[in-house]
This record gives sequence, C-alpha cells and structure tokens, in this order.
Amino acid sequence: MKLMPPALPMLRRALGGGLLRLVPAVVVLGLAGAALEGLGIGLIIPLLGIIMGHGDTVGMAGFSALLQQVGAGLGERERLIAISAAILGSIVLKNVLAFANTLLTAHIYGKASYAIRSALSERLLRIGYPFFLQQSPGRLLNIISNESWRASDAIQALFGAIVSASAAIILLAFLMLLSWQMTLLVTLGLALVQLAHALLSANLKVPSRGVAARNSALASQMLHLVHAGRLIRIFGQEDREKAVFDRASDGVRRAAFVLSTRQGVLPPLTEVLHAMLFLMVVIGAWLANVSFPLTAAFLILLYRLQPHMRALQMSWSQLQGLSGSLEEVQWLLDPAGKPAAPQGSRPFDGLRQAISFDDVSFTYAGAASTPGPDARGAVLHQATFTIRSGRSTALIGRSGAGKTTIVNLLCRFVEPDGGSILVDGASLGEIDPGQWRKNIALASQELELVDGTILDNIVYGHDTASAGDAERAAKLAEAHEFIEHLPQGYKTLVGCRGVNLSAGQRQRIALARALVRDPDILILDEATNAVDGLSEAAIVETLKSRAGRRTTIVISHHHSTISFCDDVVILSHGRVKKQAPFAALAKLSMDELYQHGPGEI
Ligand SMILES: Nc1ncnc2c1ncn2[C@@H]1O[C@H](COP(=O)(O)OP(=O)(O)OP(=O)(O)O)[C@@H](O)[C@H]1O
Repeated sequence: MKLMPPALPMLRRALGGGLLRLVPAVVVLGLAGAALEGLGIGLIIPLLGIIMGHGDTVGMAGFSALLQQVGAGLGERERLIAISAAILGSIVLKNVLAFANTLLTAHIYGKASYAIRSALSERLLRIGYPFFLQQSPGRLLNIISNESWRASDAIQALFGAIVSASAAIILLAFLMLLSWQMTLLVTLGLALVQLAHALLSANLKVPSRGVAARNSALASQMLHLVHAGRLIRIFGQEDREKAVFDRASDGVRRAAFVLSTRQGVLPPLTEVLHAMLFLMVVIGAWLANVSFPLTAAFLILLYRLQPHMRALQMSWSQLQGLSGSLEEVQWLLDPAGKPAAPQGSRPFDGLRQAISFDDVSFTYAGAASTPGPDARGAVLHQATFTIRSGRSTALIGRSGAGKTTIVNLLCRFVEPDGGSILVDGASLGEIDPGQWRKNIALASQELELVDGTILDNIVYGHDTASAGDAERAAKLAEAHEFIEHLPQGYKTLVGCRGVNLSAGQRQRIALARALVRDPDILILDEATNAVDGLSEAAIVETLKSRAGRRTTIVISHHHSTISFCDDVVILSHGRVKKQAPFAALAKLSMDELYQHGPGEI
C-alpha cells in the first residue's frame, strides 16, 4: 500500500532548489528547539533532588546521573536558583527558535503557493491550444483557485511533519539517555500507534479525490452563473439554476463531510493510544523501582513528546486528505498526455507567394469515432486550395462548413491530421510559430477584449505601437469617431470581456487591434458582422487599400463584406467545393454561391 501521496515528488520539482535549500534550516531549528526542551526537562532531575532534600541517584546512570551533578559545587540555595534560571533560559530560547521556525515555515508556505500558481499559469500559457477544447473550464478554474492552495497546505503539512519528526527524534534521544529500557518500550508502542495511524490515513485518498471532483463540478456551475446571466433570466431559469447550483454545492458539503469524519476519527484514537502508553510507562517504572526524579523527568519528557508525535501523525493524515488536490495539481502540471505547443524553427519574415492547403484533413479530438482522415466526425476532408500573397481571399460556406477550423489551422491553434499546409512551399509545421504569428493578425467574433482601456486593447500584443498608431488604426477600423464621443475617449475602460461596449463597438476595437500591426496576413473571421452597413462599407475600403501589398483572408456570410476579394473558396461539409476568382461569381447571391457546383462558373 502506498502511504506517501504520489504527487509530492512533482511538487518538489515545482518548488525548485531555492525553497528546498531551506529544508535543512527548518530541520536544524526543529532539532535545536527540541534539544533545548529536552535539556530543560532533564534539569528537573537535580531540581527535584534539591527540593526533596537528597541527591537520590537510585536507578540513575549515565546522563541522568550526570544531570544530578549539575551545580554540585554550589550552595543549595544558589544551586536551586541557577538550575531554575537554566530551565527558564532553555524554555525562552526554545520558544525563540520555535518562533523563528514559524516565520521560516510561513515564508516557505507563501513561496510554495506562489511557485505552484506560477507553475500552473506557465503550464496553461504554454500548453497546446487543443487542451482548452477538451477540458472543462470549471476543472481548470478549480485547480488554480482552490486546489493550488490545498497543494500549498500539503507542503506546509510536510514541513510541519519534518519539524515534528526532528523534535520527536531529539526527545526520544533524551529519553534514551535517561532510561534506554523504558525508551525501548515507548518506541515500540509509538511505532505501533504510528503504523495504525498510517494505515487509517491511507483510506483518506478516495474521499479526498471525491472532494476535488465535487469542487470542480461546483466551479463549473459558478462559471455558468457568471457567464450565462442573460440567458438564465430571459428563459426564467433562476429556480432551476438555483436547484442545480445547490445540488453541486451540497455535493461538496457531503464529500467534505465524509473526508472530515474519516479524518476526525484519528486524533481521539491516537490520544487514547498515547494515554495507554503513558500509563504503561508509569506502572513499568513503579514495578522496576525507578527513582522518583528520574520517573518524573521521563514522564514530563514523554508528555512533551506526545504533541510532536500527534502533530506528526496529523500532518500525515492531512497529507493523505489533501492527496486529491495534489493529484489535480499534478495532473495539470504534468506535460504527459497533453497537446504540445506548436513547434518549428524555420524563420519567417513575410509571405512571398502563397499559402497552399494540400489535401488537409482535420478532426477535433474526441469527435472521431475511428482514427484517420476519413473518420466520422472529421470536419475537414482533404481540403485543397490556395491563398495568394498580396490578394484577398474569401472563405465561404454554410454554418459548420469548416471555415473557422481553417483559421484555427492557419493560426496553428490546431495541427492537421493529414495532408500539409505549405507556406511558400515550406511546411507550416516547420516554421517558427512565434515568427509566423508575428506576421498574422486575427480579428474574430470569438476573440475577447482584455480588461483595460480601449487604448490597451488596441495596442495589445504590439508593444511598440504609440497612441498615434492606435488612433490611426481606430480610424481605419471606423472606431475613432465613437471612441472620441466617449467621456474618457481612448482611456475608457472596456470592462471584463468588453461588457461596457456594444457588440459592434467591440468588433471595431478588435479590428483596430488587428490593423495596428499592419499585418502581413490579416484574417477576419466574421469580424464585422455586428457593424452597421455604413461603417462596414468604410472598413471594406480600408481592406481594399491593402491590395497587392498584404494578404487578407475574409470569412463572412455577407456579400458586401467579401465584395472586394480577389478569390473565393467555397466550402461545404468540410470539403472544398470550388476555388475561383471572385469576379467570375460576383453576381451570385450568398445562397447561390453556397449551392454552386464544382464545375460551374
Ligand atoms: N472544439 C470542437 N470540438 C468538436 N467539434 C468542433 C469543435 N469546433 C467546431 N467543431 C465542429 O466542426 C465543424 C466545423 O466548425 P467551424 O467552426 O469550422 O464551422 P464554420 O464554417 O466556421 O461555421 P460558422 O459559419 O457557423 O462559424 C462543425 O461541425 C462543428 O460542430
């Protein structure tokens, strides 16, 4: 049976060498504190000897006899004061060290929490985009907002265990010096209690996983309530949503209750076992005729040892109780089995001739029933078409035809399952993704605005852009006029995901954000569908001005939006039905274009 939470080695990696180097300091402080405590208690032997009026050494040998000699040369009164002062000094110093250890542990806890959150955010930012298509946002949110804290608690529990174990070892050593026979008995008893505790703690893993799973479900519900505020109200679903939320919340309560009750059994059980051990020592010492000062010092030491043993056991059960959280954090941090970020090292500084899709097939993970390009669920089937450099290409097709999927492939959010995408003859998969993305800009109905000002949003990802550049881009995107009419102009806060603006205003800012980079390849995916006709006509004029100089890819269901394009690619059910110069088909309506057969012009 595995008693150690499996995720601890992973956490060790996440924490890095810096924090681990502090572990010896924690151990040294723990050992020194316990040594001072042991010494202070040991000095009770001569103290009691003086109070009882004799230097009774019956049953004493070695260390205890040595302690009995402390201050032997002094007068009785001076000796009493000196020993009392030494006991008090050791207690004060021990507590100073305990405080230092608390500070150090708090420092490590804070740093560990930070390190875990930082590692999680790093993973989320560097992981391949398909991961987000597969995973529940509620689970991810729960890991970052809840489980990461619990993983830090696990680290604190681990450090607590180290301190308690150090103290226990030292106090056991003192006990050994006082009476090795009684210490052997005690050690055997403690080992049995420890084993019973460890076995019972191992059963905490299952309920701990239950708590983590219920927390994920609750986080999903929370996200839903926050994001679907309008939907819930317009369809009058408040009561139903409340019931669903309460069920998820009650699930967390019940799972946490199961975990707490199983954890709660452990402290009383171990206390009873420790009390039995304590009484066994008292009776054993009486039967063996051990001197009173020695028995008293032994029992006080044993009494002081118990909290450390209990703390060690509690840290252990806490670690087991947190194993579900540790596993969740480990799952997210572990790169195994997760989509990798796009690779490639070939330099790219601009499109010279064309981007060619050559028999490209693609299936979203989880959508395929059988592997391979012809699998059911494939959303692109051997798509072949060309996007010419310096020209504008319209990608059209009915809803679900695969247009946005082509954008996802172009932006390397996903990679083709079959066929190849060639950029000036080189495979897109070999091109440095950073350099490639620097040369493209995407304005899409799905790309959010960031929480900040309008200016922040326009220059997002283009650090060298000045306020003047932003204003020029806003003019091109037909956004300048409405921005100027806002009380704070470009300093207006757009709110979370741009809630303070209308849909058309948001789209124009997103378009300005794409245009401010004057990208080599501009991709517009339904980027102006909420913009009024007049503004759209002006935007089309802007796009026309890129002709011959820059490449533009436009996806739209509106004839007016694609009217300036040189080429058109017609998609149907993931297949390219036709690629033709747009001028040859310009007279057809969108419906006629969608229905257009492969050979007809
Ligand atoms: N993340 C996903 N997982 C599984 N299937 C998906 C995913 N995204 C899209 N699809 C499926 O892929 C197909 C193509 O979707 P895509 O978004 O490319 O269509 P589209 O032509 O852009 O449609 P629209 O005009 O409605 O935006 C659809 O059948 C859709 O259900």
